[in-house]
Amino acid sequence: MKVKLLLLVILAIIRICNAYDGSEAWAELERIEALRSSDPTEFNFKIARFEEKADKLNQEELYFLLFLKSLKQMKSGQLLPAINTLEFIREKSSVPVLKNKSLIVLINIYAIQREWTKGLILIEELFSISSQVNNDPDLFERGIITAAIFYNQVEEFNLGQEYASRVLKSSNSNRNICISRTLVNESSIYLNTLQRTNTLKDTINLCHSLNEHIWENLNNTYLAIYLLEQNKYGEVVDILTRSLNSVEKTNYKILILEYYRLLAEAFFQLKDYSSSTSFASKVVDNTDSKTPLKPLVSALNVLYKIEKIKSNYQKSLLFLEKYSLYEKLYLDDIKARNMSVQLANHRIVEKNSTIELLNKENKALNLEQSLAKEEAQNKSLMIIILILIIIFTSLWAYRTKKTQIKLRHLAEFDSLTGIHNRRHFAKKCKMSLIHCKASGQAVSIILFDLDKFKSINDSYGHPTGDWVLKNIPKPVLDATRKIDLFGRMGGEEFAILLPGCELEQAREIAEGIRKGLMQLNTKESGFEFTVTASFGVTVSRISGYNFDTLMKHSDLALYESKHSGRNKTTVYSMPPTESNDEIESLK
Ligand SMILES: Nc1nc2c(ncn2[C@@H]2O[C@H](COP(=O)(O)OP(=O)(O)OP(=O)(O)O)[C@@H](O)[C@H]2O)c(=O)[nH]1
Repeated sequence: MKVKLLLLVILAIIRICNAYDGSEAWAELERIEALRSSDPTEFNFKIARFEEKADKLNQEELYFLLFLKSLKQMKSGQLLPAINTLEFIREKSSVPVLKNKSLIVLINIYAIQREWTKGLILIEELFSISSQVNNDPDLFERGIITAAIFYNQVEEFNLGQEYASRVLKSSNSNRNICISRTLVNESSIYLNTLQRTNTLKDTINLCHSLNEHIWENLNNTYLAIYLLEQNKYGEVVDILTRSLNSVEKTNYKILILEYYRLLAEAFFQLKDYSSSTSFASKVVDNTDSKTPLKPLVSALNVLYKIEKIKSNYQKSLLFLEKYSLYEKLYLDDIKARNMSVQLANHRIVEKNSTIELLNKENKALNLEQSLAKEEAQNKSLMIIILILIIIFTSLWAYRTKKTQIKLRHLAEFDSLTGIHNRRHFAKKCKMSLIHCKASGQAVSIILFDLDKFKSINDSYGHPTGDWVLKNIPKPVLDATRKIDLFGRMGGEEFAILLPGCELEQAREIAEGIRKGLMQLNTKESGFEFTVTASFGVTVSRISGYNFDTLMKHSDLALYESKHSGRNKTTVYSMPPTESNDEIESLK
């Protein structure tokens, strides 16, 4: 049974594993994913090929394919369909790796869309499941880096720096180190905590050696900002113009605009207004709804100052107006980011407190349930105890009753023959006599005594005598009626009370018993001999309803039987007073 269960568990585990990361299809999807930056054409081609066999994929593999499609959509600028797909995977997938990847891409899209609140909330979610991808350090670090980028974008530079530093402490990936150092540098520049330019230069060299040119050049912009503050305008121009060509080739507009605006600023300070105007104009021309406002504001400011210097007041005023307008928009955007952070924090706190509340409610519910369970257990225990008490009481009552019955039996019946003993027989007879007297019924009594019983004992032993005594009831009960009372008076003497029985019938019964006793087969005792008894009979018509008198008269008749040769029945007849006295004296 246990082995069967173990096999089932193993099978279930194998099936779950096959459901995603162990399968061939999953591995192939991972290979396609790796192509997304290095070979976008092959990436798109392979996705299309894979879609043809979508009906053979299991659910999680299908979600992975959808994820790759969303990357493709994102690259082609179809952000809304990409968001819908990723949100679907985020909700439905039960594979942490896939959920994590979807969240990372979603956060990036929300950053592009300036949906700061949504992005921040997803960061919280990403962190809550990040421990489940611990075994994939690169993905784990990418999650933290995504958060750091996002925090720098909403100008929460302290948080950005904290998360990027966290990656730096543990990462073994040079690429992740290049990115994290860049993020730390960015936050240091805006927090004014950068100590030395070497920090920036080291990062530039590292990213350069890894061919991570976007990250390398982002560091160039931070170095330029730093040098601008140091009034080292010539150096700024040198550094930026050296790499401008390669930056322009990246098509990464955010970086390109930052380059232009910094060059415009540096040339302005160097009083090369022509170059400055050229770069500032490039910023203005290339700015659109998706690019940040900061380079535009900076470029408009430069243009305004140049036109003013050139005494082109009309143009200068025009740039000033534009500058004021975009500066306001930029400040509003910063305010919006701050508000988003606060809102997201508020929502997270609210969510956490709701969870806490739910947990508390859950705890209360659990407590209630365990109390109810305990109560039910107590009730069951009480019922069991009650049942046990009832069983033991019943058992005790039954045993007491049994003992009572036994004791009563011992007190009322003769242990050897099983019939009434003398005392109980007398009691029963007295009750019967009262009833018969009241109802005017005749009552007869038979008294008999075994003949020469002593010689049986003497000849065959006491046990044989006992055997005879034990066998007396059968012939008696055969000859009497159910209502008749039978008792052992002591030794080998027995009596029978016959309610509603006249003398003649009683005599006949006595004769029946006598003959029955003679028929007793004594072979069973081990000896062969004849059992006889002498009988005395009287009736209430002659002796009255007094038990003692009836016994006395039947005894006299019995005595007569013994006296006249034994093994006979004598009916008591009222003798003349003298004869009576004579019999008494004989006794
Ligand atoms: N085995 C046995 N013997 C008993 C029991 N009770 C009394 N006896 C014996 O019964 C005998 C009665 O003897 P007796 O009174 O002399 O009378 P009997 O020998 O029957 O002679 P008759 O009555 O004159 O015929 C005695 O020997 C008693 O010991 C008993 O329970 N078991």
